[in-house]
Amino acid sequence: MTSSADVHRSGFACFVGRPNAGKSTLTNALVGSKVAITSSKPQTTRHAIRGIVHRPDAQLIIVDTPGLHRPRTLLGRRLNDLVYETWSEVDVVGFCVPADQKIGPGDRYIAEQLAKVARRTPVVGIVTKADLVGKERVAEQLLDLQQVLEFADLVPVSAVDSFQTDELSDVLVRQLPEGPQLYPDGELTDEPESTLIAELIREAALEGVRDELPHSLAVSIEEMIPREDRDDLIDVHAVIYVERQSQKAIVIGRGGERLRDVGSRSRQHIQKLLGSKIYLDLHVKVAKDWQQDPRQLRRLGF
Ligand SMILES: Nc1nc2c(ncn2[C@@H]2O[C@H](COP(=O)(O)OP(=O)(O)OP(=O)(O)O)[C@@H](O)[C@H]2O)c(=O)[nH]1
Repeated sequence: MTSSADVHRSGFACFVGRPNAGKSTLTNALVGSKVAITSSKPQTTRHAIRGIVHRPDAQLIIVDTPGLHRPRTLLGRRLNDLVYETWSEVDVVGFCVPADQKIGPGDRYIAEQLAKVARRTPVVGIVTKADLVGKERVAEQLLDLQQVLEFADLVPVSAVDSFQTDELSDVLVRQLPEGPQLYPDGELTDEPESTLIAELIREAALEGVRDELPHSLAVSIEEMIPREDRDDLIDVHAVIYVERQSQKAIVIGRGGERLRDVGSRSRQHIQKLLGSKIYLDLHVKVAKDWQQDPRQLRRLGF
Protein backbone atom coordinates (compact mmCIF):
# COMPACT_ATOMS: atom_id res chain seq x y z
CA MET A 1 0.00 0.00 0.00
CA THR A 2 1.24 3.51 -0.72
CA SER A 3 0.53 6.30 1.70
CA SER A 4 -0.21 9.78 0.39
CA ALA A 5 3.33 10.76 1.42
CA ASP A 6 4.67 8.50 -1.33
CA VAL A 7 2.66 10.16 -4.06
CA HIS A 8 4.72 12.15 -6.52
CA ARG A 9 2.98 14.85 -8.49
CA SER A 10 4.11 16.73 -11.57
CA GLY A 11 2.59 19.24 -13.88
CA PHE A 12 2.28 22.79 -15.11
CA ALA A 13 1.11 26.03 -13.58
CA CYS A 14 0.92 29.54 -14.94
CA PHE A 15 0.33 32.92 -13.36
CA VAL A 16 -2.00 35.42 -14.93
CA GLY A 17 -2.78 38.94 -13.90
CA ARG A 18 -2.67 42.44 -15.16
CA PRO A 19 0.73 43.86 -16.14
CA ASN A 20 2.96 44.50 -13.13
CA ALA A 21 0.94 42.22 -10.82
CA GLY A 22 4.18 40.53 -9.76
CA LYS A 23 3.97 37.29 -11.75
CA SER A 24 7.60 37.14 -12.84
CA THR A 25 8.90 38.00 -9.39
CA LEU A 26 6.70 35.27 -7.91
CA THR A 27 8.02 32.74 -10.41
CA ASN A 28 11.57 33.61 -9.41
CA ALA A 29 10.71 33.39 -5.71
CA LEU A 30 9.21 29.91 -6.13
CA VAL A 31 11.99 28.64 -8.38
CA GLY A 32 14.65 30.35 -6.28
CA SER A 33 16.62 31.68 -9.22
CA LYS A 34 16.59 34.49 -11.71
CA VAL A 35 14.74 32.75 -14.53
CA ALA A 36 12.01 35.12 -15.59
CA ILE A 37 13.10 38.71 -15.99
CA THR A 38 11.40 41.34 -13.90
CA SER A 39 11.10 45.07 -14.15
CA SER A 40 8.89 47.84 -12.90
CA LYS A 41 7.64 48.40 -16.47
CA PRO A 42 4.41 46.68 -17.46
CA GLN A 43 4.42 44.01 -20.13
CA THR A 44 7.97 42.94 -19.51
CA THR A 45 7.29 39.29 -20.11
CA ARG A 46 6.76 38.23 -23.70
CA HIS A 47 7.87 34.61 -23.74
CA ALA A 48 6.42 31.63 -21.93
CA ILE A 49 9.52 31.15 -19.82
CA ARG A 50 9.32 28.14 -17.59
CA GLY A 51 10.70 27.93 -14.13
CA ILE A 52 10.89 24.54 -12.47
CA VAL A 53 10.27 23.98 -8.75
CA HIS A 54 11.94 20.77 -7.57
CA ARG A 55 10.49 19.21 -4.41
CA PRO A 56 10.83 15.71 -2.98
CA ASP A 57 7.11 15.15 -3.51
CA ALA A 58 6.55 17.07 -6.72
CA GLN A 59 7.85 18.88 -9.73
CA LEU A 60 6.01 22.08 -10.53
CA ILE A 61 6.74 23.67 -13.88
CA ILE A 62 5.78 27.33 -14.02
CA VAL A 63 4.98 28.91 -17.33
CA ASP A 64 5.27 32.66 -17.18
CA THR A 65 2.80 34.33 -19.53
CA PRO A 66 2.66 37.92 -20.75
CA GLY A 67 0.20 40.27 -19.06
CA LEU A 68 -3.27 39.95 -20.59
CA HIS A 69 -4.68 43.18 -21.95
CA ARG A 70 -7.11 44.46 -24.55
CA PRO A 71 -5.14 44.09 -27.79
CA ARG A 72 -4.39 47.16 -29.89
CA THR A 73 -1.59 45.92 -32.15
CA LEU A 74 -0.83 42.67 -33.94
CA LEU A 75 1.79 41.98 -31.29
CA GLY A 76 -0.91 42.53 -28.66
CA ARG A 77 -3.15 39.96 -30.30
CA ARG A 78 -0.32 37.44 -30.65
CA LEU A 79 0.53 37.88 -26.98
CA ASN A 80 -3.10 37.30 -25.94
CA ASP A 81 -3.27 34.15 -28.10
CA LEU A 82 -0.19 32.92 -26.30
CA VAL A 83 -1.97 33.48 -22.99
CA TYR A 84 -5.11 31.51 -23.95
CA GLU A 85 -2.99 28.71 -25.36
CA THR A 86 -1.08 28.49 -22.12
CA TRP A 87 -4.23 28.35 -19.98
CA SER A 88 -5.58 25.39 -21.89
CA GLU A 89 -2.32 23.47 -21.46
CA VAL A 90 -1.64 23.86 -17.75
CA ASP A 91 -2.95 21.95 -14.71
CA VAL A 92 -3.56 25.01 -12.57
CA VAL A 93 -3.74 28.76 -13.12
CA GLY A 94 -2.74 31.29 -10.46
CA PHE A 95 -4.65 34.56 -10.81
CA CYS A 96 -2.46 37.33 -9.33
CA VAL A 97 -3.88 40.54 -7.95
CA PRO A 98 -1.60 43.00 -6.14
CA ALA A 99 -2.62 43.79 -2.56
CA ASP A 100 -1.91 47.49 -2.93
CA GLN A 101 -4.36 48.15 -5.76
CA LYS A 102 -8.13 47.90 -5.84
CA ILE A 103 -9.55 45.23 -8.10
CA GLY A 104 -10.39 47.09 -11.29
CA PRO A 105 -11.74 46.64 -14.82
CA GLY A 106 -8.44 45.06 -15.97
CA ASP A 107 -8.73 42.34 -13.32
CA ARG A 108 -12.41 41.77 -14.05
CA TYR A 109 -11.62 41.42 -17.76
CA ILE A 110 -9.12 38.68 -16.94
CA ALA A 111 -11.58 37.02 -14.53
CA GLU A 112 -14.21 36.91 -17.30
CA GLN A 113 -11.74 35.21 -19.63
CA LEU A 114 -10.63 32.85 -16.86
CA ALA A 115 -14.22 31.88 -16.04
CA LYS A 116 -14.32 30.16 -19.43
CA VAL A 117 -11.46 27.81 -18.53
CA ALA A 118 -12.20 27.53 -14.80
CA ARG A 119 -14.43 24.50 -15.32
CA ARG A 120 -11.54 22.55 -16.84
CA THR A 121 -8.54 24.14 -15.15
CA PRO A 122 -8.60 25.00 -11.43
CA VAL A 123 -7.79 28.64 -10.68
CA VAL A 124 -6.03 29.70 -7.47
CA GLY A 125 -6.52 33.31 -6.35
CA ILE A 126 -3.24 34.95 -5.30
CA VAL A 127 -2.99 38.31 -3.56
CA THR A 128 0.58 39.43 -4.33
CA LYS A 129 2.83 42.07 -2.71
CA ALA A 130 1.30 41.47 0.73
CA ASP A 131 4.34 43.23 2.24
CA LEU A 132 3.16 46.57 0.86
CA VAL A 133 -0.01 46.73 2.97
CA GLY A 134 -1.37 45.81 6.40
CA LYS A 135 -3.09 42.56 7.32
CA GLU A 136 -6.53 44.11 7.16
CA ARG A 137 -6.05 45.32 3.62
CA VAL A 138 -4.85 41.82 2.60
CA ALA A 139 -7.99 40.29 4.12
CA GLU A 140 -10.16 42.86 2.34
CA GLN A 141 -8.46 42.11 -0.98
CA LEU A 142 -9.01 38.36 -0.48
CA LEU A 143 -12.71 39.02 0.07
CA ASP A 144 -12.93 41.27 -2.98
CA LEU A 145 -11.10 38.73 -5.10
CA GLN A 146 -13.54 36.02 -4.06
CA GLN A 147 -16.33 38.06 -5.62
CA VAL A 148 -14.92 37.96 -9.15
CA LEU A 149 -14.40 34.22 -9.68
CA GLU A 150 -14.82 30.82 -8.11
CA PHE A 151 -11.39 29.72 -6.89
CA ALA A 152 -9.98 26.32 -5.99
CA ASP A 153 -7.99 28.10 -3.26
CA LEU A 154 -6.93 31.61 -2.14
CA VAL A 155 -3.46 32.60 -0.91
CA PRO A 156 -1.83 35.92 -0.02
CA VAL A 157 1.93 36.05 -0.71
CA SER A 158 4.92 38.33 -0.81
CA ALA A 159 7.72 37.43 -3.17
CA VAL A 160 9.93 40.08 -1.59
CA ASP A 161 10.01 38.69 1.96
CA SER A 162 9.02 35.10 1.02
CA PHE A 163 5.81 35.36 3.04
CA GLN A 164 3.66 32.27 2.23
CA THR A 165 5.61 31.30 -0.89
CA ASP A 166 5.98 27.72 0.41
CA GLU A 167 2.27 27.68 1.18
CA LEU A 168 1.54 28.76 -2.39
CA SER A 169 3.79 26.05 -3.75
CA ASP A 170 1.84 23.49 -1.62
CA VAL A 171 -1.49 24.80 -2.88
CA LEU A 172 -0.41 24.64 -6.53
CA VAL A 173 1.13 21.17 -6.13
CA ARG A 174 -2.15 19.90 -4.66
CA GLN A 175 -3.80 20.63 -8.03
CA LEU A 176 -1.26 18.63 -10.04
CA PRO A 177 -1.90 15.09 -11.24
CA GLU A 178 0.18 12.20 -9.95
CA GLY A 179 3.17 11.76 -12.20
CA PRO A 180 6.93 11.26 -12.41
CA GLN A 181 9.65 13.89 -12.48
CA LEU A 182 9.55 15.50 -15.92
CA TYR A 183 12.87 17.34 -15.85
CA PRO A 184 16.29 16.34 -14.41
CA ASP A 185 17.25 17.59 -10.92
CA GLY A 186 18.76 21.04 -10.92
CA GLU A 187 17.26 22.13 -14.22
CA LEU A 188 15.54 25.47 -13.70
CA THR A 189 14.17 26.28 -17.12
CA ASP A 190 13.88 24.72 -20.58
CA GLU A 191 14.02 27.97 -22.49
CA PRO A 192 16.83 28.01 -25.03
CA GLU A 193 19.85 29.89 -23.70
CA SER A 194 19.62 32.42 -26.51
CA THR A 195 16.11 33.42 -25.42
CA LEU A 196 17.22 33.90 -21.83
CA ILE A 197 20.20 35.95 -22.99
CA ALA A 198 17.98 38.12 -25.19
CA GLU A 199 15.67 38.68 -22.22
CA LEU A 200 18.58 39.66 -19.95
CA ILE A 201 19.69 42.26 -22.49
CA ARG A 202 16.14 43.56 -22.87
CA GLU A 203 15.84 43.80 -19.08
CA ALA A 204 19.01 45.90 -18.90
CA ALA A 205 17.87 48.08 -21.81
CA LEU A 206 14.50 48.68 -20.15
CA GLU A 207 16.00 50.07 -16.99
CA GLY A 208 15.41 53.79 -16.74
CA VAL A 209 13.47 54.25 -19.98
CA ARG A 210 10.06 55.79 -20.04
CA ASP A 211 6.52 55.27 -21.28
CA GLU A 212 6.04 53.86 -24.75
CA LEU A 213 9.62 52.73 -25.34
CA PRO A 214 9.36 49.42 -23.41
CA HIS A 215 6.82 48.09 -25.89
CA SER A 216 9.03 49.04 -28.81
CA LEU A 217 12.11 47.16 -27.63
CA ALA A 218 12.99 43.70 -28.88
CA VAL A 219 16.29 41.84 -28.70
CA SER A 220 17.56 39.27 -31.13
CA ILE A 221 20.65 37.11 -30.64
CA GLU A 222 22.26 36.94 -34.07
CA GLU A 223 25.16 34.69 -33.21
CA MET A 224 26.76 32.94 -30.24
CA ILE A 225 30.08 31.24 -30.90
CA PRO A 226 33.04 30.18 -28.78
CA ARG A 227 36.10 32.29 -29.60
CA GLU A 228 38.56 30.35 -31.70
CA ASP A 229 41.56 28.99 -29.73
CA ARG A 230 39.89 29.92 -26.43
CA ASP A 231 37.70 27.63 -24.36
CA ASP A 232 36.81 30.32 -21.81
CA LEU A 233 35.28 33.00 -24.06
CA ILE A 234 32.04 33.16 -26.03
CA ASP A 235 31.26 35.85 -28.58
CA VAL A 236 27.64 36.99 -28.37
CA HIS A 237 26.30 39.21 -31.14
CA ALA A 238 23.00 40.83 -30.29
CA VAL A 239 20.74 43.48 -31.80
CA ILE A 240 18.36 45.69 -29.87
CA TYR A 241 15.47 46.61 -32.17
CA VAL A 242 13.48 49.79 -31.73
CA GLU A 243 10.70 51.21 -33.87
CA ARG A 244 11.90 54.73 -34.49
CA GLN A 245 15.11 56.69 -34.99
CA SER A 246 14.34 58.84 -31.94
CA GLN A 247 14.13 55.69 -29.78
CA LYS A 248 17.49 54.55 -31.11
CA ALA A 249 19.05 57.75 -29.82
CA ILE A 250 17.51 57.18 -26.39
CA VAL A 251 18.78 53.61 -26.13
CA ILE A 252 22.29 54.57 -27.23
CA GLY A 253 22.47 57.64 -25.01
CA ARG A 254 24.83 60.58 -25.18
CA GLY A 255 28.14 59.43 -26.64
CA GLY A 256 26.94 55.83 -26.43
CA GLU A 257 27.04 55.92 -22.66
CA ARG A 258 23.67 54.25 -22.06
CA LEU A 259 24.34 51.41 -24.47
CA ARG A 260 27.72 50.73 -22.86
CA ASP A 261 25.97 50.59 -19.51
CA VAL A 262 23.32 48.19 -20.83
CA GLY A 263 26.11 46.03 -22.23
CA SER A 264 28.12 45.84 -19.06
CA ARG A 265 25.11 45.15 -16.84
CA SER A 266 23.64 42.44 -19.04
CA ARG A 267 27.09 40.92 -19.60
CA GLN A 268 27.41 40.20 -15.89
CA HIS A 269 24.09 38.32 -15.84
CA ILE A 270 24.89 36.44 -19.06
CA GLN A 271 28.29 35.36 -17.73
CA LYS A 272 26.60 34.01 -14.63
CA LEU A 273 24.04 32.17 -16.75
CA LEU A 274 26.60 30.61 -19.10
CA GLY A 275 29.34 30.12 -16.53
CA SER A 276 31.79 31.54 -19.03
CA LYS A 277 33.33 34.85 -19.97
CA ILE A 278 31.63 36.54 -22.88
CA TYR A 279 32.36 39.29 -25.34
CA LEU A 280 29.08 41.09 -25.98
CA ASP A 281 28.70 42.86 -29.29
CA LEU A 282 25.60 45.03 -29.01
CA HIS A 283 23.97 47.01 -31.82
CA VAL A 284 20.81 49.09 -32.00
CA LYS A 285 18.73 48.95 -35.18
CA VAL A 286 15.47 50.55 -36.24
CA ALA A 287 12.84 48.08 -37.43
CA LYS A 288 10.06 50.45 -38.36
CA ASP A 289 6.75 49.56 -36.64
CA TRP A 290 7.84 45.95 -36.06
CA GLN A 291 4.89 45.37 -33.72
CA GLN A 292 2.53 45.69 -36.70
CA ASP A 293 4.56 43.74 -39.23
CA PRO A 294 3.97 39.95 -39.40
CA ARG A 295 7.32 39.28 -41.09
CA GLN A 296 9.32 41.19 -38.51
CA LEU A 297 7.34 39.64 -35.66
CA ARG A 298 8.25 36.19 -36.95
CA ARG A 299 11.90 37.09 -37.23
CA LEU A 300 11.89 38.30 -33.63
CA GLY A 301 10.28 35.07 -32.49
CA PHE A 302 6.66 36.11 -31.94
N1 LIG B 1 6.90 45.09 -2.60
C1 LIG B 1 6.78 44.11 -3.50
N2 LIG B 1 7.00 44.36 -4.79
C2 LIG B 1 6.89 43.36 -5.68
C3 LIG B 1 6.51 42.04 -5.27
N3 LIG B 1 6.46 41.26 -6.38
C4 LIG B 1 6.77 42.06 -7.41
N4 LIG B 1 7.03 43.33 -7.01
C5 LIG B 1 7.40 44.48 -7.86
O1 LIG B 1 6.37 44.75 -8.80
C6 LIG B 1 6.91 45.08 -10.07
C7 LIG B 1 6.36 44.17 -11.15
O2 LIG B 1 6.78 42.83 -10.91
P1 LIG B 1 6.85 41.75 -12.08
O3 LIG B 1 7.16 40.45 -11.43
O4 LIG B 1 7.77 42.20 -13.18
O5 LIG B 1 5.35 41.79 -12.62
P2 LIG B 1 4.66 40.95 -13.78
O6 LIG B 1 3.30 40.68 -13.35
O7 LIG B 1 5.50 39.77 -14.15
O8 LIG B 1 4.67 42.03 -14.94
P3 LIG B 1 4.49 41.82 -16.54
O9 LIG B 1 5.63 40.98 -17.00
O10 LIG B 1 4.58 43.22 -17.03
O11 LIG B 1 3.16 41.21 -16.77
C8 LIG B 1 8.43 45.01 -9.93
O12 LIG B 1 8.90 46.31 -9.69
C9 LIG B 1 8.62 44.14 -8.71
O13 LIG B 1 9.81 44.42 -8.02
C10 LIG B 1 6.30 41.80 -3.86
O14 LIG B 1 5.97 40.70 -3.39
N5 LIG B 1 6.43 42.89 -3.04
